Amino acid sequence: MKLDRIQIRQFRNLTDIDIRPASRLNLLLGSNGSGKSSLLEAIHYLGFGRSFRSNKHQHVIQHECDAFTVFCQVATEIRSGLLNIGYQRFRNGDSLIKVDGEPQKRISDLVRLLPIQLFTPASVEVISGSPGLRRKFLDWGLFHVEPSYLELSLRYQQVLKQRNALIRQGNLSREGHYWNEILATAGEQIDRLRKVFVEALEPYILRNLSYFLPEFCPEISYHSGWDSSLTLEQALHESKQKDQKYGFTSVGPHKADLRFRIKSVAAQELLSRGQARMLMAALLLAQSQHFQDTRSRGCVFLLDDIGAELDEDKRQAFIEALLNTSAQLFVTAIEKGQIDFVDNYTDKKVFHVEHGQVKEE
Ligand SMILES: Nc1ncnc2c1ncn2[C@@H]1O[C@H](COP(=O)(O)OP(=O)(O)OP(=O)(O)O)[C@@H](O)[C@H]1O
Repeated sequence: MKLDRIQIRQFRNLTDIDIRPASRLNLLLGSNGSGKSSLLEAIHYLGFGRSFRSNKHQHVIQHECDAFTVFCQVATEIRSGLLNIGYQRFRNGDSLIKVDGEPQKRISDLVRLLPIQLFTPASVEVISGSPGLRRKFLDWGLFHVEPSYLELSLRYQQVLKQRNALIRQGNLSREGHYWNEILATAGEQIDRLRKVFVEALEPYILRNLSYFLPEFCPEISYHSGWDSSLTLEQALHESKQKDQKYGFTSVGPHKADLRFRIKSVAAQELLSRGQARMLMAALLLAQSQHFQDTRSRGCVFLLDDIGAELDEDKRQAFIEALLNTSAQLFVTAIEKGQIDFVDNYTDKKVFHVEHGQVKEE
């Protein structure tokens, strides 16, 4: 997949942008506050329906404006010709998604068309932060490679909500059996898909780590979110009292985790911040490689502030490995010196970002 043309209106300090990116490597150069990350953030909206810097849509709409718009023309492997994709978000919370002029009901309709990945200074939180971030990492891959995964997750979330409502109403003992059974069926399916996915992803991660973090060999393990000696239905039954005490369902795939251990110690306890970044780079690269191999599609990869994130040799290796997957890259840096090695690449464009204006070199 390649973004062939990107138009952005009234998004942070980007008033009216219209660029035609290169199909492989795009460098966005500019000083602090010029609008580089905002450009990535606007593209990110198409692949996730949200920002990676703010959870309030209103904050990214340009001051004094009612809405922002991101429009792009996409060359995709899933059909011939260019796909026209538009996303508009209004200050009152409404949004409008259009694919080839047709309004779409769900953001997932858009997300499925645009596999977008992101590496920013905050990505390292996937390693050091809560299990929810690691589940999101896994779910990105599953959503894009396993067609049934979205519906399954939505079903699970719905039933989970029902069970939690029963807990709060004090009705779990009376009606719990029925909901436990449905929740367990969906939950076990999610668990199976995740286990297969982790097993498939692991060789890619380990191969990348042998370069990015050769001094360590982390063990990777997926934890289902309940006692592995029990079925989920049994675990739900056994957790009844605890769930009633705390007011929510304490076992299930919504409590799963992907753990990285080095010499039996949690990786986040042992790795420096720079090393954790390497681990994160290896993980994201693995997602792109696995996605490419299983779906024969490349993704759009956004790399924000690459200079601050990785040493020069790792920066180069990361970008090279991503380009080997046929991903289209958008890389921001304050100055060209941070990524001088890109002079060797041919299919690239350099864009200068200054006070919200973007000019191709
Ligand atoms: N809603 C908004 N409306 C207008 N301008 C905004 C809005 N939100 C942020 N800005 C401005 O837009 C600019 C966004 O800069 P951005 O974060 O994209 O910079 P950057 O080039 O990535 O810088 P850095 O290298 O410091 O990360 C900033 O100058 C910020 O003050």
